[in-house]
Amino acid sequence: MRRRLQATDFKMISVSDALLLIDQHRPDFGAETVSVNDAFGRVTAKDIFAGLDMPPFKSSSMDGYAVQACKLGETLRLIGEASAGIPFGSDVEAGEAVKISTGAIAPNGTDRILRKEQAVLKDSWVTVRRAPRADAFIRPRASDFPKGKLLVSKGERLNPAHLTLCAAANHATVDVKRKPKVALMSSGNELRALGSDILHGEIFSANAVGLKAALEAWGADVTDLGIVRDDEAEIREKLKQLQGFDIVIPIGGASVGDHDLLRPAFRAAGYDSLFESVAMKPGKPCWMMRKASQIILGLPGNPASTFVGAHVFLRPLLGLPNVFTTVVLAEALDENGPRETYLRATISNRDGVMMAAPYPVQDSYRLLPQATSNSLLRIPAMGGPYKVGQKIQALNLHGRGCFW
Ligand SMILES: Nc1nc2c(c(=O)[nH]1)N[C@H]1C(S)=C(S)[C@@H](COP(=O)(O)OP(=O)(O)OC[C@H]3O[C@@H](n4cnc5c(N)ncnc54)[C@H](O)[C@@H]3O)O[C@H]1N2
Ligand code: MOO
Repeated sequence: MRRRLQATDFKMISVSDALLLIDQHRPDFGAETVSVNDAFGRVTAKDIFAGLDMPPFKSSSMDGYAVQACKLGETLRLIGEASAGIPFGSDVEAGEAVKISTGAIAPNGTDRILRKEQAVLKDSWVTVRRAPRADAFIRPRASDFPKGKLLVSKGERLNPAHLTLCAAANHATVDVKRKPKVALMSSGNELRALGSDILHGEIFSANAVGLKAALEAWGADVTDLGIVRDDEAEIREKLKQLQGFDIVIPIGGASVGDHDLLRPAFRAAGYDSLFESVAMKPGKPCWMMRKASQIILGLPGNPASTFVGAHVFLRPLLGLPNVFTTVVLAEALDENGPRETYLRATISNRDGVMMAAPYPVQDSYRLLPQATSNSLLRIPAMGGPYKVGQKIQALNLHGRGCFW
C-alpha cells in the first residue's frame, strides 16, 4: 500500500526562503510582439526608446499670435496662419504676426506667442495688449524627451500612461513577455461545480473562480482544469493534462489528511520538490515542485490560505513585486507565534495617518474577511506584542488589480 504523507514529511521553510526559491525558479516566459493597443498590463521584454523627439517640432502651447520681440501698444501686421497640422511656410520678420493655434509649429523667425486674450485683432492688424517675454508659450523641440531617450525599462508592467508614451514616440508595437500559461486544478471529494445540486457535506468549488480572476488581472493566460476527486487514478489522469502550462496551481489537498493525495501523485509523476510547507499563517501547506521548466505551486484549500498564498507567492512567481507600505496599528496585537502571519485588515486614512484595523476574526476557513479587507498586515514570526500606534508593514490589496 502507498505510504501516506505524515506531518513529519513536511520540511517547513520561512517565507523569505520560499520567496528566494521562487526567484530562482521563475520560468522564463519568452517574448512576443503585440500591438500597443493590446499591450495594457503586459510586461516589457526590452527597454523601449523614443523613436522621435517630443515635441517633434517647436510649437505653440496657446492660441494666439507667433511673433518676435514686440512692445505694449505696438501694432503688428498679420501675414498668415499656422494651425495644428498645417504649418505657415515662410519666415516671420519683426513687426509681423502669424495667427497660431495650440500645437501648431511656431514659424521660423518667431520666438514667443502673444496670447489671443492679450491682443486685439482689427482687419489685418494685431495690437499688443501685453508684451510677451522671449520663449513665452513656446514648447521647444525635444523638451519633453529627445529621440533615443529610454522611455520604459525592460520588466515594467505597461500602464495607460506608458502606452500613451509609446504611441506618441512612434511604437505601433511593443515587445512584451509572453503571458504565462497557468492551469488551475481544484481537489477534493467535497467540491462541486457551480450550478450543481449539492449534498450535505459538499460545498461549491469557489477558490478557483477568484484565483482565475486574480491571475487574469495579473497578466496570466488561465485555464481552469476543474475539480479532481481524492482518487489516485483520477489525479494521475489529470496530471496527463498538464503539458504546455508554465505554472500549475493545485488548490487544496495540500495538508496531511489521508485524502491529501496531490503531492505524492506529482512526485510519482517525476516532479521534484522545492518546498513542502512554509512557516506562515495562513498558508502553511503551500508547496512547490518542478519538472523541467514547469512549476507547480500548491495552495491550501482554505479560502484565506489560497488568498494569502496567491498574494505572497503567486504574484512574485509571475514576476510581479509585492510592495509593502508602513502603516500604524489601530488595535493592539498579541505576541505572534513561530509562523509569519498575514492579517486581513482595513487601512483607512485617519487625519493623514494610515491606520490598520485587522478583521476581528482571522480563521482561514472564512471568506468574508478578505472580501471586506484592503490589505494584508505582515506580522513577523515571534513579533510583538504590538501596541496601538505601532508601525507595521502592510501589503496593499486594492488599486493594483488584485483579487477578492
Ligand atoms: N492534522 C492537520 N490538519 C490540518 C493541518 C495540519 O497541519 N495538520 N493544516 C491545516 C491547514 S493550516 C490548512 S490551510 C488546511 C489545508 O488543507 P488542504 O490544502 O489539504 O485543503 P483541503 O483539506 O482540501 O481543504 C481545506 C478546506 O478548504 C476547503 N476547500 C478546498 N478546496 C476548496 C475550493 N476549491 N473552494 C472552496 N473551498 C475549498 C475544504 O472544503 C476544506 O474545508 O488543512 C488544515 N488541516
Ligand atoms: O495555514 Mo492554514 O493555511 O492556517 O489555514
